[in-house]
Amino acid sequence: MFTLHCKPIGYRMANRSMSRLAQWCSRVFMVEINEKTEPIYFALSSKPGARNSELEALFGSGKLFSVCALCDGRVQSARSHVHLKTALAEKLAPGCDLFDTASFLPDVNNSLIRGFFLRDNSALSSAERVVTQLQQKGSVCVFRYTREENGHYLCSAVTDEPAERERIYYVTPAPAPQHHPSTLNIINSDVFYQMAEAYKVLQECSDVIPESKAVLELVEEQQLESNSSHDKRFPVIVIEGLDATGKTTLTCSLQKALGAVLLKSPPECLAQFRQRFDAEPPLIRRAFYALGNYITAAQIARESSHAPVIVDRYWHSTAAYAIATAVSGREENLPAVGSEIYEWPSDLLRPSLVLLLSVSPEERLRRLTHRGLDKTEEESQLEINHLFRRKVDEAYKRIQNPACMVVDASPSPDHVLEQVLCLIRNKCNL
Ligand SMILES: Nc1ncnc2c1ncn2[C@@H]1O[C@H](COP(=O)(O)OP(=O)(O)OP(=O)(O)O)[C@@H](O)[C@H]1O
Ligand SMILES: Nc1ccn([C@H]2C[C@H](O)[C@@H](COP(=O)(O)O)O2)c(=O)n1
Repeated sequence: MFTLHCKPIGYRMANRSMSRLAQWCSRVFMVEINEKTEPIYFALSSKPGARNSELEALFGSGKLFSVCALCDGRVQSARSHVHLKTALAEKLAPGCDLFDTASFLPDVNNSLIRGFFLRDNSALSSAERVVTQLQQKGSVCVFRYTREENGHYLCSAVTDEPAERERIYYVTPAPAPQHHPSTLNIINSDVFYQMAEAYKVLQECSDVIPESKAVLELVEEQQLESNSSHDKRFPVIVIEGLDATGKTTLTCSLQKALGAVLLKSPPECLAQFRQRFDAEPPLIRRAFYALGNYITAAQIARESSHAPVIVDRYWHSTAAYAIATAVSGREENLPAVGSEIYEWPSDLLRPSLVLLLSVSPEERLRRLTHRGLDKTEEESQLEINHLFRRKVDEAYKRIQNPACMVVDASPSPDHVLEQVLCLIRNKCNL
């Protein structure tokens, strides 16, 4: 388990002067060159450290900067990070490399601050102008890295304060932490374990995203209407899986075969808001989907009092996609099996059975192509990003209480239906 330390360090730092480089010295920096290679870790120190070939390869000979958006609230920080990325991608000249970076306290939950690392080999050396312009416009923190003649790298803050500008630290190699840094902020930023936590996020955004209010009203309405004394008279069966694994086909057949009620998450009443929230950073997007599950839960509680209920996607999808997106790099970086991150939310209605439809990547691609529908950005990413698909699949399988049962969904629709009906009869006495 992680050390539980939930102080929002990023926001506390933001409240002080942006450029106090000394505040960053207890932190480790991670630069991710690409998804397939190991990140490079370094720290800042008042004394020079050993030289290291990885750092030399990263820093090279170009002009180097690290940049991050620091704002007071988490909603503002999340949105500013996205705006900063867009601005950098638009303004930097060809010849500039832009890498994702983050700083963190090793193995301390909620300590991750995301940012960017710039390596400027462009003919016009435009990066410095671009980052100082962005800094002047808003809450952007910028560090510059330079190389001494003896090969050591130095870090200083880009700031108007002369005393602060002269403060210089050595860049020293740092070991990889036990837990991948991208797992540190998952709880209550990517995955929510109580309705109140997701609710708070949408409340915090209601000024900038007016649709949040309508979503919160729907959540409240459904909670009031729901029958809280759910006595589980009829089973609740959730069908999960990556897109195009056959969930729609199977859930419709199950509905007919069992005389069941068919529900889905996100529920129909949120369909009009989905595109809006899909365009927002993970904190907001994931809170929206989390609330969708609570609306569906209220519907399940009502409907299962008179018929079996089939649900097309539920919390397994919300958590698995959120975790796979938050955790950068390879599958090995996912939180370990048994981590609290895979635990079902304490206040969310638990289904009787969760079935995960599984097909080979080739068959999925064949079905996607055959269907020829528009795909969301995340779906297209699944197709092209093998690493992402493997992380979603693995996260699905690590979720506990209830865990999912994997069903081979590659045979014909009739065969899959037969197989699933058999499972339901065995497990749910239907
Ligand atoms: N068992 C099967 N064998 C072959 N093709 C199938 C099977 N089940 C579904 N299909 C086809 O695969 C495509 C995707 O199926 P479906 O829409 O049911 O998947 P889905 O999991 O609901 O996708 P999404 O999550 O993107 O909505 C459709 O064209 C469907 O006809
Ligand atoms: N309960 C749910 C349902 C869906 N999502 C997210 C995860 C993906 O981004 C996308 C997949 O849904 P589809 O396009 O197949 O309708 O929606 C979620 O987080 N929680």
